[in-house]
Amino acid sequence: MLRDLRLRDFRCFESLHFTPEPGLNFIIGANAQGKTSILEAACVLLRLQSPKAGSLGETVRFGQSAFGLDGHWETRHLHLKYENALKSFALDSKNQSRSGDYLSVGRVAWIGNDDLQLVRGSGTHRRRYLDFLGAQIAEGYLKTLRSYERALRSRNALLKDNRPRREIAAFDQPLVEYGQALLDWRQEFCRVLEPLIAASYTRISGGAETIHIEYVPGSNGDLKSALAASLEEESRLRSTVTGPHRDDVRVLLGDKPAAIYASEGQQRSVALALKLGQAAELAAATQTPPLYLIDDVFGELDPARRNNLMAALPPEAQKIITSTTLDWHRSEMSGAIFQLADGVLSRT
Ligand SMILES: Nc1ncnc2c1ncn2[C@@H]1O[C@H](COP(=O)(O)OP(=O)(O)OP(=O)(O)O)[C@@H](O)[C@H]1O
Repeated sequence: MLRDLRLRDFRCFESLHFTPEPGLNFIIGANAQGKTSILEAACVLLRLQSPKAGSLGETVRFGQSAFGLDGHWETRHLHLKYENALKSFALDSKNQSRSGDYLSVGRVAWIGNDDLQLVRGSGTHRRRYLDFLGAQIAEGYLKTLRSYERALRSRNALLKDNRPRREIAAFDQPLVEYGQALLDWRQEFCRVLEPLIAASYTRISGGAETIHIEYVPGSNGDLKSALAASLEEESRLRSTVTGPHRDDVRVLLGDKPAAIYASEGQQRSVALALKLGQAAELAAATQTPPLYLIDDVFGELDPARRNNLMAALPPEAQKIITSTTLDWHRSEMSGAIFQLADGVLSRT
C-alpha cells in the first residue's frame, strides 16, 4: 500500500503531504482544488507516467522548471524528479538507470470519468488501456512499445520524404520484430481480460446482457507479410498503414457494438467493467491488489451503480476516491476522509 506521498511543484501544489490509510480513503473538495492532481501524482510516482497528461512536462507547476515526488510503497522508498524534460528516479535512495526494478514496486488501477472514451472514443484510448496493463504485468512490454514507436516514427518520416525504398526497408526488421511481439501480447491480454470484464459488468450493471471484447489487430495475418503486402498503399499514403499502431479492441454488448447501441448508462457500466477487469488482471498477475485511484466517478453514477461499484472494489485493496461531496456516501461505510481546500489537505 501507499504509505505516504509528497508533492513539490506538481500541478497546482507548491508542496503537499498525504498519508493515506489502508482500505478506503476519500479526498473531498470543491472544483479545481487539486483532487485529481493528488491521484495523478500517486500514479506518476509509482508508474513514472501520467494517466492524463501526454507529457510529464504538463504537470510541472506553472512558472517552475521541475517537480519532485516522493513516497513509500510499503517499506520501499520511491523518489522521482522531473526537470527540463528529463526524469531521474531513485529506489531506496539509489538512483536507477533502468526502470525495471522501480516499476516492479507498486501497481495502479486508474478509474476516471474519461473512461467513457474507452467505449465511445477512437482506438487510441483502447490501445492505451492495453498498454497501461502491459507495462505493469509484462516484463519488457514498455521497452518493446517504445522501440516500436521509434522505428515507426523513423520509417514514417522517410515515407513522408519519399525516400528510396532501401532506406525505408532498414526499419522493416525492427518494426516487424517489436510489432509482432506487441500484437501477440495484446491478443493474449484481450483473451485473459474478457472473462474478468464480463464478470465485472454483471456486478456493476446487474443487467442480463453479456459483454464481449475482441482484439482487432492492426495487421492482417503476420506483420511481416502484411507489411510486404502494403508497400503500394503506404507509398501512396506516405505512412506505415499496418501494425499495432492500428490495433483496436471491439467492445460488444450482446452482439452489438457498445459504442453505437448501448445507452449512456450501459456505456458507463461497460467503461467501469473494462477498468475493473484490468484491475483484476493486475491483481492476478502480480498476486497483489493494485492501488485503486478513482477520480470523480461516483458523482456521475446513479445510486444503484454507485453501490454496485463500491461493492465490486476488493476490500483488501487500498482505494483513494475523489469527490466534490460525500452526500452519496452511506454513513455506515467506513473510510478515512480528507478535506482539500486552498492547497491544504486535512484529515477530518
Ligand atoms: N501545471 C500546472 N500548474 C499549476 N496549476 C495547474 C497545472 N495544471 C493544472 N493546474 C490547475 O490545477 C487546479 C487543480 O486541478 P485538478 O484537476 O487537480 O482539480 P480538482 O479538484 O480535481 O477539480 P475538479 O473537481 O473540477 O475535477 C486547476 O485549477 C488547474 O487549472
